[in-house]
Amino acid sequence: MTQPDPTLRPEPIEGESEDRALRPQALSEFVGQAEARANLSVFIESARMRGKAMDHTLFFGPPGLGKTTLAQIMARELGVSFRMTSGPVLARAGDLAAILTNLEARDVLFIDEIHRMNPAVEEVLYPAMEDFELDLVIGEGPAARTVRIELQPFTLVGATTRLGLLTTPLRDRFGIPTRLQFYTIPELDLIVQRGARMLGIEADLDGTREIARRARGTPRIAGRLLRRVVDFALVEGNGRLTREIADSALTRLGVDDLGLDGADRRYLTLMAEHYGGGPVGVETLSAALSESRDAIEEVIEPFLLQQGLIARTPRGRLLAPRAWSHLGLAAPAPTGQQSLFGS
Ligand SMILES: Nc1ncnc2c1ncn2[C@@H]1O[C@H](COP(=O)(O)OP(=O)(O)OP(=O)(O)O)[C@@H](O)[C@H]1O
Ligand SMILES: [Mg+2]
Repeated sequence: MTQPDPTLRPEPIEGESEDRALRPQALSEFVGQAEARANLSVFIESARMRGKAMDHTLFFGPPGLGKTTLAQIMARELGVSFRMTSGPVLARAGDLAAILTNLEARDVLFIDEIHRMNPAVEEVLYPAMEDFELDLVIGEGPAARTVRIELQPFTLVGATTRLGLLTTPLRDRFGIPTRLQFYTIPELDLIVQRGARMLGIEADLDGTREIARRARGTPRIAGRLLRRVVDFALVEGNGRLTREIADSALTRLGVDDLGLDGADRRYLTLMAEHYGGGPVGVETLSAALSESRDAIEEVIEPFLLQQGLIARTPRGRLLAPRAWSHLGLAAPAPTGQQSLFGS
């Protein structure tokens, strides 16, 4: 298996502070993910009634859908402290042990990018999650001995963009695995409208709808596009967020009618023009696009799959008819492979 690129940071730094300001603070303010939200509210309420730590929860799904936001909301609604770290940051078992021994009863410990935890650190986590115990090895060589430390009961919240990279023992220790889905356009519209209100900008309904339609199913992208459209509305318009301003700003930002950005289109165009629509292996695409395999699998492909623009097969990726027409190209004559799409 190839090592993940350590510089790959799905969380963009640009606009982080405004991002935080737009972040919903309570489950009731959180738009979308209806099923996850309904379940979580029951589990939170039950944990509160019993006065116990809530069960360990794993959020998985593409970047920017609200994993970190939901983890913070959980801690707030449980009325406990929120401690945050991430898989790559926990280099040694002692780093995790130090955090675990400092937790208070029922606290939420959030581990982002939990699929990128070092195996030695992960082993410390197993007994901690299961029995709230820590087995620490003190000393080295023949003098080494194990000491057992009791921990306060806590809730581990893990987040990952790649469920498949989690080891089975780790995955099995989460009582509440929760998949986050891409948002619908009406849900994103509510998020954009709320964002516009918080930025103090007057917005037309078809203006916010245009941003929602082109936000790639992702609240983080909706927030980022909103801020850019507001820039254009203030500088080049009369300060009002209209559909015309949104459309021209998004087009200038390289966001097309389906919400695809330059990287998405490069991917689709490469498949069409160089590989006749596939099947193409992900390693080949990675080399040809100079994108890491992780970026392709975590960031680019999930939305293209969800939109029915590509399909994944054991032999590689295939371009769907919808992608050919989106690119304005004629699909090649149907073959056995293409019949996968039904026509
Ligand atoms: N349901 C929502 N309603 C409103 N805003 C949201 C919602 N979900 C996410 N956001 C916004 O999108 C931004 C990204 O969310 P968040 O950081 O929680 O995503 P993530 O799933 O943790 O992403 P990553 O995988 O990159 O860590 C947040 O700053 C927040 O403002
Ligand atoms: Mg996050």
